[in-house]
Amino acid sequence: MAKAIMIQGTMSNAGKSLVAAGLCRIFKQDGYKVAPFKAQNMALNSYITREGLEMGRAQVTQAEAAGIEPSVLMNPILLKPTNDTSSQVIVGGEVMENMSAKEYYKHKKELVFKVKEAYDKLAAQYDIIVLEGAGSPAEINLKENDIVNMFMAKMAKAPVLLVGDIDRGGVFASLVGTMALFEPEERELVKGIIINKFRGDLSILEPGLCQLTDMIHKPVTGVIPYMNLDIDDEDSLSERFSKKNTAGLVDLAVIRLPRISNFTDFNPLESMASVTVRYVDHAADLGDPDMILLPGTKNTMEDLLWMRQNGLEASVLKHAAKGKPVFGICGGYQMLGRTLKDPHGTEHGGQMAGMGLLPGETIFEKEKTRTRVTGTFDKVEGVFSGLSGIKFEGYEIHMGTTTLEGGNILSHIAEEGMDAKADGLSCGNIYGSYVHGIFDCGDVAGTIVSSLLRAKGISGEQVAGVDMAAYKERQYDLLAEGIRKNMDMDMIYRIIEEGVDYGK
Ligand SMILES: NC(=O)CC[C@H](N)C(=O)O
Repeated sequence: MAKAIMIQGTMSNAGKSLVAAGLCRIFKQDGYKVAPFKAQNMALNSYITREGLEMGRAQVTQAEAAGIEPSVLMNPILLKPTNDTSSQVIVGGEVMENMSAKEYYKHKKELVFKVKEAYDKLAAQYDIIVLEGAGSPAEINLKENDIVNMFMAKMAKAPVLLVGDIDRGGVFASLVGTMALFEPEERELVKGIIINKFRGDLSILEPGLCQLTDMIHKPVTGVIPYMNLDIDDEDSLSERFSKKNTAGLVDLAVIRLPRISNFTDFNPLESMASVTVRYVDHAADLGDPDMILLPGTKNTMEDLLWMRQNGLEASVLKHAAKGKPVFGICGGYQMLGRTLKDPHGTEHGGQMAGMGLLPGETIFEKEKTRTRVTGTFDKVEGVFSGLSGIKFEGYEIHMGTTTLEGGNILSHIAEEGMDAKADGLSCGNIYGSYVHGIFDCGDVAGTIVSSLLRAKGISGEQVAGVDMAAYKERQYDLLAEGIRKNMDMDMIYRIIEEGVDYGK
């Protein structure tokens, strides 16, 4: 049975996921078999495993850092908010149903069983499990239904490191306050404190750390500096959406839909030196990009309504009318079609017109499509004709199925061992595909950017895409290096070795 360590944070976005990913990397470098675990994620950024099961992206990143294949055991429950009151509940990688929070809590008993089963299976295979909590572990109104924070620490008998975010301010108050709200037995489980996202002079911080230790009687295991790394983070509070990029040669605008999903699709473009990717949620900020990208969304119809109301749909149509390219992925592709129908109320219910830029009709079904695919572009129209014949890989996650009503098929895709089927459309300079990760293969992003540069008359040369796998490996090493330098790793190993007394 594996030893365990758990990362909890005083609030969302304190940097738990990255600290956990960094520790996974360090343990791997030190020769341990390590795996990440988070009982429950609330996120719209998901991933399809080799077995065709769906899980949150944060544990995929951590698994990559740990050098292992992601498994749904690492994230047994995924909640994908469909609107403000309900979420699609995914258990063991498969859709259970859409539920409100109250309905969800009614299933707690069986969910606890699933969580325990997944954790035990995982722990049987590894030396160390790095667990991650969610949000704040001191939400006293929710504690009764907790299955992801202290509940999990107790189940796994995991010593807890509590992370505070100094960048957002109030770090001492949030640490002391969180400790005060714990039950005595929970307080016992906390074995160390991490101050995260520090910038400035450590000598000025140190007196505060001494006082903190006196107050809560827990050691500070590290002060981690603010690190400018390019690693997938959890979606809801992602800093990438507000990042002000310097202007690159190619300007890409991603419409920042309220229910945006799988925005990791755009990482390969974002990592190219000549490219600027901007996330836009106001028509006034759109400017005149070289291409508009419509991302995936958990609620295609509601997000299209949002664009219709705030003028972004009109801006996309104007951009398209000028002959400039628009590329939609999954929900973004569905929006570009003529009609959206939701007879079973899977998303918004009813029927509405799409943008009408591609000849397709989407119907939201009861069953989810969830597969990993390989594909080849057909004869592609317009500015991206250079994509024709290029191979790609990716995955599909959607409830909708789209019937093509003419136009040019974008590609053929196939699940392992299955026959190829048509996917997506290209019509003039409008493109749409169901495949997430379609830009990941070096040739695809490189060809898109070269085509855009050529269309602007800048260069006729082929720009190379970034090798995403090597790029990510380097980022994980830099993360591990930053953490190693600033955390007392001897103390961390001691904490892991000693474990906790709980339930003995
Ligand atoms: N990932 C997505 O963009 C999903 C699109 C849409 N909400 C569907 O389920 O069909």
